[in-house]
Amino acid sequence: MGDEDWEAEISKPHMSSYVPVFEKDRYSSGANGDTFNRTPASSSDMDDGPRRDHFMRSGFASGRSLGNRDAGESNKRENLSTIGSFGVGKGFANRGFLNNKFDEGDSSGFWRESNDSEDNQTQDRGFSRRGGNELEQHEGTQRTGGPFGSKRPPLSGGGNGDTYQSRSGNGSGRGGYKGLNEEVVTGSGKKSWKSEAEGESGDTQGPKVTYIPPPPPEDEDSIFAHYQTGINFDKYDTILVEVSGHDAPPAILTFEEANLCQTLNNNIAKAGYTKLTPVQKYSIPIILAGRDLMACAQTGSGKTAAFLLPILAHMMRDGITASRFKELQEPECIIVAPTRELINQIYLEARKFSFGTCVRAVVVYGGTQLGHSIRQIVQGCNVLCATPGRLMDIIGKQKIGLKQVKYLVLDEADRMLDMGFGPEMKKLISCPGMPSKEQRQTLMFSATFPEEIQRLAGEFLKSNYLFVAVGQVGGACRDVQQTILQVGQYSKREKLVEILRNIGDERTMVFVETKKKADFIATFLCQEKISTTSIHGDREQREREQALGDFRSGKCPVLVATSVAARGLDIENVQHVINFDLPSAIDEYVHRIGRTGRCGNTGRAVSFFDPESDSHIAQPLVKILSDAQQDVPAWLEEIAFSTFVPGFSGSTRGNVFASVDTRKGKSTLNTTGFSSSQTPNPVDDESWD
Ligand SMILES: Nc1ncnc2c1ncn2[C@@H]1O[C@H](COP(=O)(O)OP(=O)(O)OP(=O)(O)O)[C@@H](O)[C@H]1O
Repeated sequence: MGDEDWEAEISKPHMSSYVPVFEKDRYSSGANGDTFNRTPASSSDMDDGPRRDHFMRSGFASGRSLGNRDAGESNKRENLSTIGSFGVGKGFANRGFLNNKFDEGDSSGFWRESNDSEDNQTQDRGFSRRGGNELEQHEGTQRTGGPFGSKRPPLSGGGNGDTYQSRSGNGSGRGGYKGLNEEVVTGSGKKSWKSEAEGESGDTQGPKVTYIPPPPPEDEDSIFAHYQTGINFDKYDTILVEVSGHDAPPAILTFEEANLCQTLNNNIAKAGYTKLTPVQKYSIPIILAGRDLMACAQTGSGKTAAFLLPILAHMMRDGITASRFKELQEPECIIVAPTRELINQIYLEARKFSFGTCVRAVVVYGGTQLGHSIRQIVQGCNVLCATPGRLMDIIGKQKIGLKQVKYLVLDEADRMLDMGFGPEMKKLISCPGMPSKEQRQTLMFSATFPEEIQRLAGEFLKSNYLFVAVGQVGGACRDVQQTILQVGQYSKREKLVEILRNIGDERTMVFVETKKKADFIATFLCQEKISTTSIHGDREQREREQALGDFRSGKCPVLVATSVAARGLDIENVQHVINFDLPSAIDEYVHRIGRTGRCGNTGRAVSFFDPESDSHIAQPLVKILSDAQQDVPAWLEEIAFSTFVPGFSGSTRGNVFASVDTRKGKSTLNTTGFSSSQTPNPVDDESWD
């Protein structure tokens, strides 16, 4: 395909005449007669990373359009791809390129990106043939100008004139903040931690971070703004709850029974909470009784308030001293979460519930100016909400003393304890001054808790901790209608556009596997006149927050995201989640689809299943679907039964899921740390922190 053909390709996508309708039966197993062909390509067709690279650079930077595919082109591309030289003659999405696009000069930068942890997966799926020398070579080139740097003009968005522009072309491939309190991916693909302090003192990791997030609105209406619970909110009461461990206090049935102080009760009322959710019914009395807790409840079911309310109640009862300016602050509570946007959200909840009290909550996270974080803290800090890297940096700078910590909360605890963040969490609990687990109260919350992680959690929790399981541990929220479509890699964009056109303006999150694909798909959708923004770890923090703001406000009803947005984010009116790429881990799937169907509202999730790359997830996916009483396509079952997944045994959840408190089973506690069998989170994104 000649270069000039690209433009036409973008503006005239090959759309199928089929217009999808969001009805369960229409999406199941192709029952509607719609055919979703398996990609007939050989395994080299999965080798889409470089094709994406190519597309992103030559397609957009040079104003060429997305190409549609044909078998002939595919074959040619495949032949080229077997040459083994990445970047040679490959384009995105099976379009096929006859000539070497990479000799155009700028190699743009996807080479270095693919070394990021998020892309490690992609490497598994096709980057593996890339030669180290090439990688180095292109890495070097990339740092001097990203693909979305000065070469590529902003692309027009949808009809409203939005623009989509990833990275702000600051010359840093990492969007300008990398190196500060961020994970640095080593050559082996393993993450290590880079001291933010080091970064800010001008080391080689990147330019100084200057971003100061705007303060949240201070008016009461904004503080207490909330969305309505949905029609299924009352159905929460029918979910079975299991509490394990000794001497669990009884659940409470109403907020009044919690006997909270008047100010807290007022705040609860202003937040629109009239009725407890199950995880709140059980967790609040447990925390009020001073017990350690591991709680697992479905996405969107109110876990944040389940820990915040009793902690604040304790603080009020203990007669907490009003926060005041001090160079060294000694917070009573530390809350950690894996992503910046999530910790900010938790902070806003803490601020809401502590409104009118002397408790001061503060949030600090990576990607923002360290000095700003410190200034927030020194003004007074009772509840510190932090991402792990920034927290460790602040502790290192001796702005935070840990002696007074009575409550340590790990939200998304399974993520906080996996190989990405686990070592950092271990460092935290062994920091000088941090009260031992016997002296503090440790609380862990998530919608998923793999067995292996539960065992690791023992190191953080008192041995008599209580385990609350609301419904099935690791199960998907039943308010989300799940549909799995068999869509080959090269039909995905078409299908996505079809679905989005049918959805109209309803808010939709589209998950993809890599940062560069997020850019690519977002740009592509903008070309299709679908107002889209994106969030991923290569965007500057300012851009991430802007993107989230535009999505929340409805300005951009489509948010293309990597796994950085999979957990915890509570955004009103997200009616659809589309897994353009399925994640490698089923837990990740559960979290992603949990961005919709929250708080008793209903939502829909559609996932593109490409048999070439997603077979490994077929078994756990079937299990998740059937547990949530969703239709399971026959073809998916077939794939599931014909695929061997180590550690997964169809009827029981093996070690992929934990259906119970692992202390009940025969599993032994591993106190030595991270066992060899523990798998790293395969969706290890990028700049989680
Ligand atoms: N008792 C309640 N009554 C009304 N709304 C509630 C109640 N509890 C929580 N909510 C609201 O429900 C939404 C989801 O809560 P939250 O974000 O805490 O869920 P979560 O369980 O932490 O989800 P995730 O697993 O995705 O992190 C929020 O908007 C929250 O304000």
